[in-house]
Amino acid sequence: MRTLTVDAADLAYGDAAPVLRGVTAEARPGELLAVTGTSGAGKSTLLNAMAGLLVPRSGAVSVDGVPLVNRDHAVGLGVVLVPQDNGLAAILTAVENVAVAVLATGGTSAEARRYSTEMLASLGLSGQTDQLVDELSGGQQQRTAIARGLALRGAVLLADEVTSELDAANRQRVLELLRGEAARGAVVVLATHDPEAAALCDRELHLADGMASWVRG
Ligand SMILES: Nc1ncnc2c1ncn2[C@@H]1O[C@H](COP(=O)(O)OP(=O)(O)OP(=O)(O)O)[C@@H](O)[C@H]1O
Repeated sequence: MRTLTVDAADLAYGDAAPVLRGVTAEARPGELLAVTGTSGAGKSTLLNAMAGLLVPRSGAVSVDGVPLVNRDHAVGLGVVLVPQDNGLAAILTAVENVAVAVLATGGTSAEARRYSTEMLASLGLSGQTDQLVDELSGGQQQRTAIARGLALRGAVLLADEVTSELDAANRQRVLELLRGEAARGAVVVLATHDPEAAALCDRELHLADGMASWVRG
């Protein structure tokens, strides 16, 4: 069980002015944390920093007190990111996308087979396992990316707008699965501009005007 901490972090791209200033927040094992804000407020920027993809200009993002230095370091600490653009390999099938990710993070081929089949089934994609990503609908692709994230059984799961293309039933299913991840002790962070999804989370960190503040914390 790990804790994710953002400590006085200024998050910026290149030499540009920071997108977010002085962000301080903690995401605890067992809870769902919503990161909310309007389009462009910096939700993906914050999740990218939590994933080790963007190193803060000042301050730090740490897992159990260890500051993240890059994405590989974060992966080694069990930080899983489901990116907003899905990040799926278009030339692979749904099941291959999940299995390859399990293998790449040290899983055995038996685990890769089992987890990928189980997770795709839990997202209602048993009939799509052998379809190429390009042959899936937008919502099916989004669910495949979630299946891949869940199959990695991370200590931290960062989910960036993962319900944006889903109907109500699938959105509910995904939120229940994220709740299940928290129940097994993971830190779960959900970036969303969906107020109903945010309301189902335990706490909410709202981004506006380059600052983060607790709506419910
Ligand atoms: N790679 C990048 N290089 C430079 N600026 C960037 C980059 N990525 C994002 N930005 C800028 O950072 C700001 C915040 O973007 P971000 O994607 O974090 O917002 P968001 O809240 O996730 O938005 P949305 O809800 O539309 O996905 C925007 O002004 C955007 O132009």
